This record gives sequence, structure tokens and C-alpha cells, in this order.
Amino acid sequence: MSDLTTNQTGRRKIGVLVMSYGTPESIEQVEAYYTHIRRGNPPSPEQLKDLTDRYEAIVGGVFPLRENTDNQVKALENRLNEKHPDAEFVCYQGLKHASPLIEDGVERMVADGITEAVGVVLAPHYSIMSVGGYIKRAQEKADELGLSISFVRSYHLHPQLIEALTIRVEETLTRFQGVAKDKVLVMFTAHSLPEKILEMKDPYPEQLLETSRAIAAKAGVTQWQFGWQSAGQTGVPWLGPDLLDVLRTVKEEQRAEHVLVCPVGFVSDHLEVLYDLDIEAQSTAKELGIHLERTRSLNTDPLYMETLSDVVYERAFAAKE
Ligand SMILES: CC1=C(CCC(=O)O)c2cc3nc(cc4[nH]c(cc5[nH]c(cc1n2)c(C)c5CCC(=O)O)c(CCC(=O)O)c4C)C(CCC(=O)O)=C3C
Ligand SMILES: [Fe+2]
Repeated sequence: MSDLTTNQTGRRKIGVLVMSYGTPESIEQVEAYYTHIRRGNPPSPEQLKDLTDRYEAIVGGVFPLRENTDNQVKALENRLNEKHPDAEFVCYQGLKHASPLIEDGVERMVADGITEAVGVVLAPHYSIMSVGGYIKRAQEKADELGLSISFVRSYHLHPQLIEALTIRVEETLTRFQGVAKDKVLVMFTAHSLPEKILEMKDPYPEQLLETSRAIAAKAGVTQWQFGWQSAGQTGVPWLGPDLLDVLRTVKEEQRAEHVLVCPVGFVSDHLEVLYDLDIEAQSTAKELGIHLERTRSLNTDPLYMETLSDVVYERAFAAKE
């Protein structure tokens, strides 16, 4: 194939657009970031204060969140090139709400002479409102610039992903010392979305249940349920039950005093994990007298890097061979 970019040794050069939600890099950036999320409408002073306070509570002046993503992207590039010396992979970041934006990532690839690319999102489950939106923006920019790009849509049942999450559930179970395994309620969680996705036959809820079932089966967990977290306050109904409500009913019905939260929808330490779980849910649990533990985030876990590397490689070679 003559139009493929090759390096000096004749190997195919493949651009990898690694997309994620994006996070501010300083307290000063929170307002611009929030305005972008709100499609250009600046937040009210109360809304801004609420979000700024949440960031301040987790970062203490230093923002480690972007670094988590930077490290994932670097680790993925290393893994791809180590494992597949038959091609050269170059990773570019593209963020939904922060710089470099998805469009910037596509532009940089083209500026570097890349002609074929694969896009992947740092979120394992497909929703038209999340991953679908990332893909649409990348595809539009790629079409405009004449870049050939294909996408990984989801990888929520990849064996290495399930293994990494199962290990985390198992190691977290050991923190409930002296408590029988069936006395710990395992709660799998993910970011809620507006309920209207159900009418759109969105695969998101079912994919999340599939991941949860696979982990529960592999870890031998029988007492588990799924809960949504981090719903927005937008005046429209969001998917429930909400984790915090589940904690309350679990207590009322005396179903469990020990809860293990495994946020399967998030792949690294960010606001939803460090604030919504570690501060907000933890404080609700304390009030209720529930012992709550959460699993470690995947971050650059080699099994997660293997998952990403696999799905990107498959897409690159399945789509173009
Ligand atoms: C499905 C989904 C994921 C998981 C899949 C994926 O990763 O894509 C996700 C991840 C994330 N969401 C994040 C941050 C925020 N999301 C917000 C608001 C919203 N999220 C939504 C959905 C999702 N969000 C939606 C429908 C809204 C309403 C407005 C909109 O339609 O966009 C708001 C506004 C205030 C608030 O509501 O809290 C913030 C600050 C961060 C970065 C945090 C950090 O800095 O560490 C991450 C990883
Ligand atoms: Fe979000």
C-alpha cells in the first residue's frame, strides 16, 4: 500500500489518538474548563465555587490528575512499540474539555505526517453521550484534514481488564478483616448519565453490568449490585439508583455494614474517585456506620496497558490489512 506512512525501516507508522474527558491543571483553570463543559455558558458563582471547592479538597494546591493521563498515554505508547516491533505507534492526546482538545490531537497527527490512525478512549464502556461524542469530534476533524482513522468503541470485557479489576476487588476484600466474604456488599459503580439514553437503546448500562458480572464471577463474589455515581444537577432525570441512596437503603434494611466500591467506569484517579467516592460517599458511609472501602484505580497498571495495546493493535490491523 503506497499511501501509508512508513518510517525509514519501512514499518507502518500508526497514530494513536488517546482520548479522555480532560481535567483542569490549576485552580485558575477550573472556570474555563467548567465553561467548556457547559458548552460555552459560564457557571454561576455558586456552581463555580462548588466545583472549585471539590478540586481544592482533593488536590491541596497540586494537580496530579493530568499527570495520570499523561502517564497512561506514555505507558500505552511504550507497550505498543515493545509488543509490536512490526509497526511504529505514536500516541497523541485528545481531550474533550481541556487542551489539547480532540481536534488539536488530530491536527498534530496530520502536521507530523501521519496518514492512518486509531482512536481509543480511556473509558471502557460505550455510550453515545460519552465515547460516541469523542468519536464524532475526532472523525469530523479527521475527515476535514483527510486523515484515515478508525476507532475502538469499547473494551469492557477484555480479559486483562477483567483480571486487573478482579485482582483489585480481591485485594480490597482483605481489608475487611474478620468479616466473611458474603457479608461484604460489592458495589460496582460508573458515572450516571441522563435517563434519556435508555430510549436511545444505548449499550452503556448493559456493558457496565457485563463488566460487573464478569468480575463478580471471577472473584467469587455473590453479594453485589450496581449503582450510579456523580449524577449531574441538570433538572432532567439521571440514571439511578445513586450510590449514596443505595448506602442509605442498605443500612435501613440492615443488608450490610461492609461495602466495597469498585468504580468500573473510571480508569484513573480523578475527581469522581478522589472526591465523589473518597470524600462524599465515605462521609455518608461514616454517618451511617458503614465500613466502606474502594478498589485502587487502574492508572498505568500493566494489565490495563495490555488491554489498550491489544485493542488498538487489533483495530489498526483489522481495519487496514
Ligand atoms: C459518562 C461520563 C464520564 C465517564 C466516561 C469518560 O471518561 O468520558 C465522565 C468522566 C469525567 N467527568 C469529569 C469531570 C466533570 N464532568 C462533569 C459533568 C458531566 N459529566 C458527564 C458524563 C461523564 N463524565 C456528563 C453527562 C456531565 C454533564 C455535562 C456534560 O454533558 O458534559 C463536570 C461538571 C460538574 C459536575 O457535574 O460535577 C465535571 C467537572 C472528569 C474529570 C474529573 C477530573 O478533573 O479529575 C472525568 C474523567
Ligand atoms: Fe463528567
